[in-house]
Amino acid sequence: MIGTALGALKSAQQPDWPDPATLATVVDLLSEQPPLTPLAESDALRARLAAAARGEALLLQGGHCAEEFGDRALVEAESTATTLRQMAEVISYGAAVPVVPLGRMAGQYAKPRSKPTEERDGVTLPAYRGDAVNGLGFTAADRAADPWRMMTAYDTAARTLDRIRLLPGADAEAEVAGVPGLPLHVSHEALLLDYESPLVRVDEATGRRYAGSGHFVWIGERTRQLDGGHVAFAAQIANPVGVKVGPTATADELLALVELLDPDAEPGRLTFITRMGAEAIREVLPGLVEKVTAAGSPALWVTDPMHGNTRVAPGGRKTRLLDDITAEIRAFVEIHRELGTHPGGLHLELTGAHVTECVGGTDPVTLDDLDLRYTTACDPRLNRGQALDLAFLAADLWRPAT
Ligand SMILES: O=C[C@H](O)[C@H](O)COP(=O)(O)O
Ligand SMILES: C=C(OP(=O)(O)O)C(=O)O
Repeated sequence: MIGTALGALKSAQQPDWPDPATLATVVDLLSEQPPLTPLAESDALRARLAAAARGEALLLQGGHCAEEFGDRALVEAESTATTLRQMAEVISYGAAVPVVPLGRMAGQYAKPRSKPTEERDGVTLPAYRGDAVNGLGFTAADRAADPWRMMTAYDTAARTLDRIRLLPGADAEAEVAGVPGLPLHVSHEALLLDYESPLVRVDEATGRRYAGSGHFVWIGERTRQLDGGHVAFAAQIANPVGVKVGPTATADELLALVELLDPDAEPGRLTFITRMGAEAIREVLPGLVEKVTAAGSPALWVTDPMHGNTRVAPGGRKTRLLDDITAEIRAFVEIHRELGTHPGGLHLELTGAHVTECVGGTDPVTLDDLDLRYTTACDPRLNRGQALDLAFLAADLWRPAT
């Protein structure tokens, strides 16, 4: 297999697969599949991200927290893709800058969790880790990790890509010209190494290895250990890669990540996705950006204003307030402007469906509304209206001063 040699490293957040023989069978099967995304398309995305890293474009990355299997999720992926495209148009027109839309989709089937187990009414079961690992239902059978789910993830990703490529407006040429097309490019967290490694493919012409699971993959806040399997995985592939950066990150850690993931300082290769929280961002981000930039790294910086701003609502549901989200986006833009660096874009959890998971917006969702349509499998997402609110805010914030 091509993407091996990670076995000796410690990799956080991996499932306890019950049966090594079944796992080996599935891993072998995955290694025989065609890549989900053509390798050359990852290079094309990398070139667009290079423009963003140079300050000539913005990245708009968005989609579900946790994609699910099944037909309902396929339909929702279409409306999410359409919403992302509409947001890209709003920002691109409003701020007069090319926008690179990048779906958080066709691969977002595995989730890192804060705790390995979940307790309800005195019953403790393994935590839900995404449809590629186990089921959301709260029974022992649902929560058992099943390697065959990785095959279903592959098939569902392929079907999702087919659907979003067929949507009207999915025109690669339009995007090349700087007018946002549909998010033809897709991304997800490269969390589940038993899925990612067997999907690595080699470009025969160049000998370079690529993740075949998506155009762009990122390493999460919980798995960015410098000596861990996830960083080693990302170091061996040529795709553009991201790393989530939370409030405890240090400049030395980021400089070490730059050394491991982008030793040749190539714009477009590495994106830092900062998720500090509205309270911590002003304290933490300036020092990180300053030191990494001073070291000569051309990394693209984008803000994820979702993951540092999760709150628990009175009824116990996880939620996020539009006020916190907008405060973090504003602070991100201001900090970069003060430093003379480029605020490179947004990373959002959103859906095209009219869910009630985040609070606020011009057609406001209130705390009392949360139970109405709370359908996420993990974290709260912006609904279509809230996502468009943020697109108009971004158009304002990124509009060049006249
Ligand atoms: O999406 C991110 C993480 O998987 C999620 O925030 C973890 O949520 P938890 O704290 O409920 O495990
Ligand atoms: C888990 C995620 O975020 P983070 O790693 O930033 O917590 C995510 O984006 O799904």
